[in-house]
Amino acid sequence: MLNGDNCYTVSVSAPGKVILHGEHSVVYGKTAIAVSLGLRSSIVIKEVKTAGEPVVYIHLPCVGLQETIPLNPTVKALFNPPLCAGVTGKFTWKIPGKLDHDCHLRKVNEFLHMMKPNFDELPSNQKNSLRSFLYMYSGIFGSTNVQIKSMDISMGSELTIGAGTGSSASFAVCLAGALLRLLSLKAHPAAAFEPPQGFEPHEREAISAWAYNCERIMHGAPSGIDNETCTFGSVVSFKKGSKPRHLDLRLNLRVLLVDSRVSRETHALVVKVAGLRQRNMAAVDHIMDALDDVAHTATQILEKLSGGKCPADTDADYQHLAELWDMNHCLLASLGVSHPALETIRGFARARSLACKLTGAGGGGYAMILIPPSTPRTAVDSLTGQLLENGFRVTETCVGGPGVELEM
Ligand SMILES: Nc1ncnc2c1ncn2[C@@H]1O[C@H](COP(=O)(O)OP(=O)(O)OP(=O)(O)O)[C@@H](O)[C@H]1O
Ligand SMILES: C[C@@](O)(CCO)CC(=O)[O-]
Repeated sequence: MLNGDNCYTVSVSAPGKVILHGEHSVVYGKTAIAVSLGLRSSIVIKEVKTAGEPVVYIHLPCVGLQETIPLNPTVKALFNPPLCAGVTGKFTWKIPGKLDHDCHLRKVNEFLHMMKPNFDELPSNQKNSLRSFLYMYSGIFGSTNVQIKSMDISMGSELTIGAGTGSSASFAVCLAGALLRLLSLKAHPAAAFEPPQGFEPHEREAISAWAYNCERIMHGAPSGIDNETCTFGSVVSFKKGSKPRHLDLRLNLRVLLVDSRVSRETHALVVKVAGLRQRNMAAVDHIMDALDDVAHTATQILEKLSGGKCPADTDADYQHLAELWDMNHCLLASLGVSHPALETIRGFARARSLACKLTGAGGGGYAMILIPPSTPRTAVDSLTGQLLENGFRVTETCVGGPGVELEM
């Protein structure tokens, strides 16, 4: 959108993600399936007129951050980012995978320390958000000739941060989507007078790749499944050592996302499973194989469900999927990664014949309850009431919906 002051406004949203199948077994080379979550983050970037030097105003209430960044020093320190060693030519925003990530990130860190001498004392979520913004802004705009202006950036999210529902990827995808669209509008001003178009597949590829670089800032060596799921939505299948594969399914599975309110550490749970395997190699490997089969069969059912089958088949498919969710949970429990709180949640769901599984690392965190379309509203309401009475947090939402979207 272009206003009378020749300033653009861009609004973008992106979903979070949950793991549907393949937790823990993915560590041992099996397939994992992630789906987009109905809870989304959103961003509004507005170019604004300012009297003095150009600045970026950043409002990130989810991490309690409000910051003003001067643009002239940013341009001087961070524009024209370097290419990876051995790659010739000039870096452009179209090839984020060829950016010398470590070198660019080091410059971003140096700049932040210079601009904010107390940078090290900030909470790590604020540090990561600031690093990510500067990294991406300078990476994308720093390889072009478009004229930069002051901007006001606001970001919100329905996701809980640090809970395994992909808030960092959702944040990074929103940021990349909005910056790339702003760049495209500024580079092709005539497009601002045409009806806004959603993101094209090639734009999504670039968004996901920039978000992946951001995920590297937050997580070191991520698999890429989160940025891919938050960008493309729907279902993403992943195996260690290969690129995540987006399955273009039209799904809208209703779920109750239940927060057990038990905090857990992913790393400790992964270590626990490794110990169990060390002592019981053959048995644990059979469980991993079973988890792999569950992931593959569930994918086939999701493919059927997305094909718009007749209602009778849909019921049978949901029943089969529910059976697989239960089996998946019990296999994970046999690896020692459930928790009494998760079992309580499952008990409440099973009393209403609904399937429930942990999602993510387990040991606490979230459980998901599948709500097939035929489930009576009263059953969902009474289950929600019981979960809330017992101190759990409950969100009714969908999985498998759209990825990054331009908000009109
Ligand atoms: N709405 C937001 N505003 C600003 N920063 C955000 C926002 N959402 C996420 N972040 C950034 O992402 C980081 C969260 O990453 P972290 O990996 O800990 O959690 P997660 O992505 O929710 O979990 P997981 O990766 O296990 O799914 C925060 O520390 C913050 O830097
Ligand atoms: C438990 C695990 O499989 C998923 C955690 O969300 C760990 C991992 O894949 O890194």
